[in-house]
Amino acid sequence: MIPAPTLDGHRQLLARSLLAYGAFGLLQVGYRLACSWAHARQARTKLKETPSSHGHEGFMAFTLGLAKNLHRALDWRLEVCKGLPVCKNWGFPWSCMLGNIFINNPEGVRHILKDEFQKYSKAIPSLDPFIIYFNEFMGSGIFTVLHGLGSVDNGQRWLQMRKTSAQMFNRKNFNTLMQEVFVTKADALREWLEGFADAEPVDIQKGFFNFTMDSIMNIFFGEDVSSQTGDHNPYGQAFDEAHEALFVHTVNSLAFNTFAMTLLPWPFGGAHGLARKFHDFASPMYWRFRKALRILDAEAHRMVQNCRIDASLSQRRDLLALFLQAEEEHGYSEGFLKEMVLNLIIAGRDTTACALSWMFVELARNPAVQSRLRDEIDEKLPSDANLDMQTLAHGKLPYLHGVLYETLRLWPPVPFDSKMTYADDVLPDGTQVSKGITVVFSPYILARDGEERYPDPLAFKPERWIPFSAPSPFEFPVFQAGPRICLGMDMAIFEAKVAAVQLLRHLEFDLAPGQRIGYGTKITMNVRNGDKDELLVCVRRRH
Ligand code: HEM
Repeated sequence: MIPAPTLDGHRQLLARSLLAYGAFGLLQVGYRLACSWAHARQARTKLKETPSSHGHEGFMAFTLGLAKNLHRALDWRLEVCKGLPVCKNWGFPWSCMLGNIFINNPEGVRHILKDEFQKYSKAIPSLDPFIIYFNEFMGSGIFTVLHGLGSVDNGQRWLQMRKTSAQMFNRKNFNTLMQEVFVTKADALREWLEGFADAEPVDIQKGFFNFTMDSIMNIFFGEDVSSQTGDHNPYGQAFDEAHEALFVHTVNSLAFNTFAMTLLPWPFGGAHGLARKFHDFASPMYWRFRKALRILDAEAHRMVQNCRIDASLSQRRDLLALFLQAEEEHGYSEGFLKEMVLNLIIAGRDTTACALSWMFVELARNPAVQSRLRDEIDEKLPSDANLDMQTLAHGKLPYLHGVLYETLRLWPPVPFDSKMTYADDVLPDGTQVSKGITVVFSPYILARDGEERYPDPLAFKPERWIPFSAPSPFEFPVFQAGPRICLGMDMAIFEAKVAAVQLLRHLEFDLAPGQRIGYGTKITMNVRNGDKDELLVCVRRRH
């Protein structure tokens, strides 16, 4: 008979188990660090000849500099990378995390976005704490899914989604709906702003975010809401709530997640380890994020179900209805539809609202530009003229087109982009890039550090786009470039033009005095007034 273990026996067993786990943990973390150190060393050796950003030679120097200058991150980066076509920025000495290669020349941008497209894709969550949460929000939709060597299916899922959405975007009935909706919603925005005419300043940026959300709800879901007049829009509200909570939680968790992913053993460490799960569980911001995701999911479910049983489904022209009309042929699941629409909303809503906000910053700052644009609109577009892709084309309203392109050049809504390298590579200038390194480029910096491309680069000059010839997407990667170039570029340009025309036909705008205009630090660059996300303008009726 085996004797029952004593209390001492239990203690000894526990102590031995802890010791064994400690040894296992040390070995595992040691092995992880050794691999990561060897990788970082190899990558650094290859980059011996590549300059660091000005004044940031040592480890962490760049990261600490960035942390100090977060409120003006883009301009700080422009200063420290100025004149360097390629430079390196190191984070930790023992890993490539927080380090990157910064590409500031069109040939390099072309190389990663087009010529060697297969080697450069989105980051994988296990290596990037930010992507973990972003993917929880977006699922594996068109915006987040990997392509090329980074993907398990050689990019087939991405290609399939790209083709499907491109087909829908090219449908004639979808395009006519889009045009009608933008005009109607821009008119609602004008009416709302007229309520503030010759009165107190109004946050026009809020108006633009409502305008783009209301338009998208109609074009994508067939739901007619008017946030300007206070309509309840649970999907839109949950979307904003999820976005905000995602951002705050990610930033607050960065230090902890970097520590947990690097220095804790299984089952606590790693991107999907218990430490991160406990940390999320204890964070009220994470609960806010999850609650908003549940509402988004329930709302999307409701809209899909309503659309399915809608007796007039065959006449509907919104994106969801077009997908459901094609369902028999393609068999789209509800999950696929919900993810697809959510991805398109995140791609298209904030970006266009940011573009419009910056356009009105520039119009309000430059009264001569505003007045010349109004003259062009008055002269070329009588008040009963239709607003469509043809009447608003650059050949018909060149100054409007110039104002918009100049806004996008100086204030690109996505000012920064990064890709991860999935195979060793050599950039066109000879820089050797190791697999696993992050490469970064910035349309904001390319436009401002390019005297030869844009003389007097910091000045707002719509004339530089007249006569218009489309810029190379590698010099002007505002909508990205190559096979993953933005799918909604024409839609966004048209939407911004419609809103500008509808507002300027009736109203004049000045900046409200006393504001400290700057930019936010999210993925999309909104306008900030000091520490608030807002753009206050004084509105006047035209006589
Ligand atoms: C001024 C407005 C816009 C700007 C500046 C813009 C910019 C961009 C950029 C930079 C990307 C690449 C992101 C990345 O992969 O890292 C992108 C992708 C994308 N955009 Fe836009 N976008 C705008 C409006 C829109 C609109 C209105 C839509 C349509 C709803 C849209 C749909 C998409 C889609 C579907 C992708 C993913 C394409 C792919 O990965 O194959 N965008 N956009």
